[in-house]
Amino acid sequence: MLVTRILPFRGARTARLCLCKLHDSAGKQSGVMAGKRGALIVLEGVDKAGKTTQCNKLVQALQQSGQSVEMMRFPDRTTIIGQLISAYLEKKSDLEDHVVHLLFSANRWEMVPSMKKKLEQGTTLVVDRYAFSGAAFTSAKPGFCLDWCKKPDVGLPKPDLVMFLQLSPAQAALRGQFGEERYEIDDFQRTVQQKFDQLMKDPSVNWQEIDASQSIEDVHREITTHSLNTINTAQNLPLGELWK
Ligand SMILES: Nc1ncnc2c1ncn2[C@@H]1O[C@H](COP(=O)(O)OP(=O)(O)OP(=O)(O)O)[C@@H](O)[C@H]1O
Ligand SMILES: Cc1cn([C@H]2C[C@H](O)[C@@H](COP(=O)(O)O)O2)c(=O)[nH]c1=O
Repeated sequence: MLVTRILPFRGARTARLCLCKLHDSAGKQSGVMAGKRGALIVLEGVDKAGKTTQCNKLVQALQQSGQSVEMMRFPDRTTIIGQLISAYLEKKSDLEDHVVHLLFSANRWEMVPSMKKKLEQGTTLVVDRYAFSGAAFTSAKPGFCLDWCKKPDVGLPKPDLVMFLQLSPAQAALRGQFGEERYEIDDFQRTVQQKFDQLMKDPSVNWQEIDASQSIEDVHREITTHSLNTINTAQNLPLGELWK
């Protein structure tokens, strides 16, 4: 038997209603949420470009405007996989380069069920780094090509918007605490930037370049405008699959 019920969405200023088909008596999933979905918004850039600062400000601004929104970051260092990655980045352990690349990807895949659920429920996700960092950083290492590095992340939920915080590695290196973690080395960051430049040529991804050398408030204003536009357009579109 198909049951149809009206459920309120959480977090929205104006109570929104969602027609939701539930499970039939045999427990088989019989339909999907028919409400408006949240947007998947990603911030990328070289180390210290200002991603975390801007993710936090964006989440706060969207919450204040009545949106249901949550922040995520990759790597997510709280999981078992994330702890392996964190120890590697902090130079407390060594891992073979292919292995750590696959761990970064696994750290994204382990979050996919909860990401999809939140997006379906109408929550917008603001994500600090995603598969683009995965491909750019590993392919900056000798012996790795961009194509191979993208493969493990093919099929991840596709971001509706990827904002690339453009800041020269030289300027980024002057910002707080640069140099503490494994990849925070000038030459390496320059190669990472070149790999990001290659990734940004892909028209299947909705890239927006943001001048991250502006003041924190000016960057924030630009990012908020792009995000609000994307939230509006994404709500009626199906969630895509990355690099497919
Ligand atoms: N527009 C800006 N102008 C000047 N300083 C900034 C700007 N944005 C961020 N910062 C400062 O730069 C430093 C790095 O910022 P933040 O942690 O947001 O960068 P990030 O890109 O998330 O870094 P990471 O790559 O380490 O995750 C912080 O000290 C922050 O206050
Ligand atoms: C997601 C991801 C990240 N990296 C690199 C990029 C940074 O050097 C660190 C993460 O630092 P943060 O301050 O926690 O943002 O890891 C990577 O190599 N591969 C990835 O997939």
